[in-house]
Amino acid sequence: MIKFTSFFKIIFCILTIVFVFALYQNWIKNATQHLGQQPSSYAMESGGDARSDVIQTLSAKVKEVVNYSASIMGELDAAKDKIKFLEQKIETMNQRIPKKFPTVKFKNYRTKKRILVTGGAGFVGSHLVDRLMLAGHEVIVVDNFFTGRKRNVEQWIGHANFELIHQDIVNPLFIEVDEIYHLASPASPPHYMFNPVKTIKTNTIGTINMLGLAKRGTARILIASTSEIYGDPQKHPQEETYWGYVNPIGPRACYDEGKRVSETLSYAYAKQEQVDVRVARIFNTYGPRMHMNDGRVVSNFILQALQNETLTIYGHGNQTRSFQYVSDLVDGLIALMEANYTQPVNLGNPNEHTIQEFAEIIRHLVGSKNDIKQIKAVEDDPQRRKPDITRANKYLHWKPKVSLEDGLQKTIAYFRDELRISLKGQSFSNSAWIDNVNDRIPHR
Ligand SMILES: O=c1ccn([C@@H]2O[C@H](COP(=O)(O)OP(=O)(O)O[C@H]3OC[C@@H](O)[C@H](O)[C@H]3O)[C@@H](O)[C@H]2O)c(=O)[nH]1
Repeated sequence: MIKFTSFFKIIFCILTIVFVFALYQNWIKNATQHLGQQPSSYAMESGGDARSDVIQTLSAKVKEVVNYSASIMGELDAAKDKIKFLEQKIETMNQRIPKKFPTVKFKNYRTKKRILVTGGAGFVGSHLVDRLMLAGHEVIVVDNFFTGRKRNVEQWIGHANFELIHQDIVNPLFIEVDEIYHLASPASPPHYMFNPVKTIKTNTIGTINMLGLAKRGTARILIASTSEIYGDPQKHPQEETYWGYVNPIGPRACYDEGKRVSETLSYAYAKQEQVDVRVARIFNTYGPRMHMNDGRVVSNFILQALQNETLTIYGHGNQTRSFQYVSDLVDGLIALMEANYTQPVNLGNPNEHTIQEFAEIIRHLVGSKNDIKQIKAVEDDPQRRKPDITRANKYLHWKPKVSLEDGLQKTIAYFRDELRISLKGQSFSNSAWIDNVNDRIPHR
């Protein structure tokens, strides 16, 4: 089938030929008339064959017209390419911008809250934002996009209940809200070690700014603390009354101590300024929307297994972790914010595995037969970690619901898609990135 543009080209060529022919006819006619009227003078002036002059001029004109048509054709081709490119762009944008927002619950002015989520475009933050938006609240996200991504919250951009502010919380923010979920901080070891001073500033100055905001607006504030405040724990499992065992000058200190100060600040503001605080000690969490370059064990192992690469264990692999799925954590954060309980609460899944076992589980679920190899251990790597969740159970009636297998299946499916997307565009080498991280984090 002839395409419209090819058809157009043919018509254009025919018209050009007809036009040239008509021009030629007209020229000959005029020239003959001219010759007929003044044959002798014309012949004398030209000093040669007048007809051949006319033909020469005519062929020059024809050349001009042909060149002109060729340049028009070139421009047409370029325009066609540009239209194709723009059509593809519109198609991609149409796929990414939802035609319709997810349905949110209706809340009246008494029950609807204005909620600020710092770090709301990050992995955990964006899942929390989804839940709060679906519940019908007004949500304001503040993120500096160091590890967060607009893509994580794009489903809400343009919604009347949603606002996205690009700001670093190290700089003060002046808004009025009812609740603050303060999640802003890099959480993956390679990310928080990347710029330790910045990590400390975020967790100290950033937390002071948020506590100040809570104080001025009498908002309730939930601080995202971490299992890392227990350091390399001497007590197992870790209950909230355990004070921890942290190296204050080690490579992890910027995060561990930063979060410890964050907790200290929260209770100082609670005591001195009557700020209504909640403190969640978050244990290892995984799930969709983790960054491809996250660098934590779940994303590293899954990406290695999916790309037929060797799974790399830092150290002997006997160190343990207990992994919770992100939706369980979000349930816990909301339950804690709503509860009438102000002491720190562990939020984690007590299902404990060695890292060696964990590598084998992931390899099995991905269905790969890659090797698992041990490389140098990282400095100050906590050797055992498992939350005691008695407190969360008692005061929040919370316990994790998602099994490791179900959670990992969902996460593997997510990373499979991410790989497909990234391989379509720009190539992504996780192994190269992991090598880079291995060089950056201090090994023993
Ligand atoms: O590729 C890898 C990555 C990590 N690991 C090991 O796997 C274990 C878990 O490491 P991760 O980097 O996932 O996370 P960590 O437990 O060290 O820190 C995490 O703790 C709890 C949270 O608050 C934070 O998200 C994060 O700091 C460590 O022993 C680490 O050495 C590997 O063996 N291979």
